Amino acid sequence: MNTPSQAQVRRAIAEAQTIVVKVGSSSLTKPSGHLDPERLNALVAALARVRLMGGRVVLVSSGAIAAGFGSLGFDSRPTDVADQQACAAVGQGLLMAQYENAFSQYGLRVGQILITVSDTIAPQQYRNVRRTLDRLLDLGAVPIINENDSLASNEIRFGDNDRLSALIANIVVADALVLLTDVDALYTAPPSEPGSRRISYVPNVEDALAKVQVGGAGSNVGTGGMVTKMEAARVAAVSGIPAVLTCAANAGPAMMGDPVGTAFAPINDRGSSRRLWIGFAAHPQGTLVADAGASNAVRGGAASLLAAGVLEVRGDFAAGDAVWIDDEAGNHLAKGLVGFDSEEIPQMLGRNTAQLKRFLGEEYAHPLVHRDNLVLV
Ligand SMILES: Nc1ncnc2c1ncn2[C@@H]1O[C@H](COP(=O)(O)OP(=O)(O)O)[C@@H](O)[C@H]1O
Ligand SMILES: N[C@@H](CCC(=O)OP(=O)(O)O)C(=O)O
Repeated sequence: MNTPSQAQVRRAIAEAQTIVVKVGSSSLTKPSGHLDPERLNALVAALARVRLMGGRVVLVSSGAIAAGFGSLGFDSRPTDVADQQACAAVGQGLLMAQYENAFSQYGLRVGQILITVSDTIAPQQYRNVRRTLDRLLDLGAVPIINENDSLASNEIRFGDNDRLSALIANIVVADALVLLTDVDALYTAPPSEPGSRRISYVPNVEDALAKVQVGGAGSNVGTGGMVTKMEAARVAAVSGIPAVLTCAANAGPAMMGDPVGTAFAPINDRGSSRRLWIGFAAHPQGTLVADAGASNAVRGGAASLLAAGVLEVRGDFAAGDAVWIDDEAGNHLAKGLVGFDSEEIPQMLGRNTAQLKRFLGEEYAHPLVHRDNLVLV
């Protein structure tokens, strides 16, 4: 794909039909652990404008913990997981009440969706998330998404909404991703460092990752800092989605395609959202070891993985789970969604389709991983 100019990327963002906007805690809350209604209302005004012009807007909003800790008597964002979960339970309600009120000024409805990591991994849940989001958008509502912090444990959580927003952009097949934070743009180094310069356009985020010095959160309430925002911009770019990063006060101009913040060009054409999801979100539960012929066929990009070309199955997984496809040397070739449970597979190995049908029955005469469910790594 040819690298687009900055003007082309900005225009694509301005013309986006479906847009995912992620806003960070520090843009919505005060350091005391309470909401900042003025700034939240200003953001909603910018989002409502896009929605009322016919755009489909999905908001990924942080801020539950940062909006809740003040009213529970904490002086600063707690570090204990149970305290964070309690603050999130309180803050999420306060956040949604404020969004509900602010969007209703424009005659718009909002719908809350709280997501855990497993919702983006298990195929059934992934389909549910997708269907609910699509229907909310079809009905003209603004979905507001956050991680379900009250139920997420430290071991299994996204932890930051930046990467979650890039996955959501894939799920809803967004045309643009807008990352709103407390700094006006990406800089060559953390803005507190003398000599750091603003970057207005990143044609290839993978190249930029090597050149830009990114640091952690800038506020006491933000998490992840620029590292996770760059990762979100990278996922968007390789998914074919243009992105812009700027401060929340610039939300309106950024969505209008004005030259604010940092624009990130897509570096691939759009893939199917299902494939992108397999590539980014699905955590492999096991491994299928392909022989030399099957490895070559998989590497070629257009072939399904047949039982005839598989030497070994490892791990304990169910049909529909993600698995690695490795070559004999142990290199990962691809990730795919497997069509059979792990205990069904050993009897299938080395058998061609006709033999599978004859010895095991019609229902086994299928690829272990269909090419539509497979992404090269
Ligand atoms: N290269 C960089 N360019 C811009 N900001 C950076 C950079 N490296 C680190 N940062 C820091 O990242 C912070 C934004 O991340 P974070 O605090 O997690 O915000 P949010 O709450 O919006 O997610 C900025 O305040 C800034 O201090
Ligand atoms: N889910 C958490 C926020 C996680 C997060 O990514 O925060 P931030 O870095 O402010 O975007 C919350 O609502 O408090």
